[in-house]
Amino acid sequence: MATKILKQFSREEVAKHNKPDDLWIIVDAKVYDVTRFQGLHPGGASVFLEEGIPGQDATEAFYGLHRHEVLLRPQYARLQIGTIKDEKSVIVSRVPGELSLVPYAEPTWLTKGYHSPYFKESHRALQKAIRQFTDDYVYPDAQAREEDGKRPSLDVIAKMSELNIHAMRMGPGKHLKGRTLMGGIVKPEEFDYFHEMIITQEMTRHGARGYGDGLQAGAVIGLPPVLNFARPELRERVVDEVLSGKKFISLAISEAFAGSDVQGLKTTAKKTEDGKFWIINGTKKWITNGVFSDYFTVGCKTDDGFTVILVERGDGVETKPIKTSYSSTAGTAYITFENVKVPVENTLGPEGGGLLVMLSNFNHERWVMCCSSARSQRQIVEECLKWTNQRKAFGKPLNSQAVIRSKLASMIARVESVQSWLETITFQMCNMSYKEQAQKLAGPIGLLKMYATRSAQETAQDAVQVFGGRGITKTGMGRFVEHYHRTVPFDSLLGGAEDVLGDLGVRQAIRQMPKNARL
Ligand code: HEM
Repeated sequence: MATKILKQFSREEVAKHNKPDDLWIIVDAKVYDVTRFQGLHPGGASVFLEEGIPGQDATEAFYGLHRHEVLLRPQYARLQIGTIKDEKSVIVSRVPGELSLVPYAEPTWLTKGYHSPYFKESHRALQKAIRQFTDDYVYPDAQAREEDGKRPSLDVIAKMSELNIHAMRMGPGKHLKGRTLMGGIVKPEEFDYFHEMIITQEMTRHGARGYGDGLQAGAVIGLPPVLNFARPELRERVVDEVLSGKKFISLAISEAFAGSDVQGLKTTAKKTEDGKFWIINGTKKWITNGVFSDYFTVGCKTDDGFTVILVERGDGVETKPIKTSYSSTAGTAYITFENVKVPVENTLGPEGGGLLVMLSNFNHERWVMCCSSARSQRQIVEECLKWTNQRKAFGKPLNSQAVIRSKLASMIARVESVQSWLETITFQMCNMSYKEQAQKLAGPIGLLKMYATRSAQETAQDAVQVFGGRGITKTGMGRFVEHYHRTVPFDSLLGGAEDVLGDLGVRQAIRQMPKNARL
């Protein structure tokens, strides 16, 4: 296609095109002919005839009402006929892969001129690569799928497999051995929890919460029990299929009858007389990715207590979508198991020892959620900093109001404290065995998750106040804030409700109180 040649105009020339049948405007030193577009404009035709708009510089009016991305859409970009002579556009989109220059839009370790004791060269290289990957492939797919509600595209899943991103999202460990990570940027033996944190945080930047869960969240929580507790043949087959993106897995614990109360679950597994199979009956609710999963890591009541069993989709397994407040992209399911026959070799961990299998999974799951919560809050801080800078009210930018600055101060303080605490805990994880982590970090991670998701909800509420009506509107200026405010409760419930986790942290502290401590 031939590139359109853009002419250069003086501001005086543009000013002559100021009538409904010949209507030009200037936005950021670019000249747009909106004569034919005015009747199609979603904001109506009349706005183009308001004082100071026809033939004039409408930059301020435009950015008070539209996101910059509007001008990049092909149908609107082609309205541009020229530029203003001797002037340059100053408003630029962030180049895919690059860092934002908005203060607090990046964590301190990624902010120019600041330092961190935790991040080495391989962390920085991985961050660059995964940001580019997210901007190029994940973000466009996330926005499109969030819109149409379909599951994440299989070609994104396949690309993630090629780079071994699914494997890295399981954390450091033997499963990385022999794999080329992100094209060789990180060696499997040097991969640590900071690398994993980077992957989770960067991939959260697509700003689509349902899609985020759709993109293999089921594997992040459902595969570790297979990785750590399955018999070798089963482990090799299932781990390989899931990490190569060919098959999908879900963690199926919660039920309509019981959520956090694992002991109250009703799904049963009974042995056949010959002792070779389990027969599973029951239901599971809110199972992430369940709609399209091939495997289910299922918590069951057995004669000797609670047992975790890997169930393959087949006869007697049925999954139905549940409508939640985020998109169906996540594949959230209600599952029924009716006389499902499963070989006893599919038992994960000891029979009756399911609680241990689950508990060993929780810390990692919750820590992953802290990583994503910290990053998604930060995006809302960036949205608010930009909006309050470009939006004028009472003749001045919104950020000239002290009440607005006070909200921004609280948002910044919250996100910075969550990230700093997260980095401290991540450093502990890097220096502790898995067993030590279970002993020493369950409490701190529970408290951090409680704090992170409370902060997230306060920030969501503040952001809606700052954006006003736009904060409750699904399209336009406030679309990310609306989405965030609607979906933020997911973080506060999944992986353990806030109060339960806070209590866990305090109970652990009480257990560790020295006997001789007195005021
Ligand atoms: C090339 C120039 C323009 C284009 C391509 C354009 C395009 C759009 C689009 C796509 C929307 C729908 C909402 C969104 O996606 O953000 C919209 C809404 C709107 N536009 Fe424009 N617009 C232009 C210029 C202007 C100007 C100069 C004004 C004001 C003087 C204006 C006033 C509005 C208003 C009031 C709305 C409704 C906003 C809302 O619902 O919050 N537009 N415009």
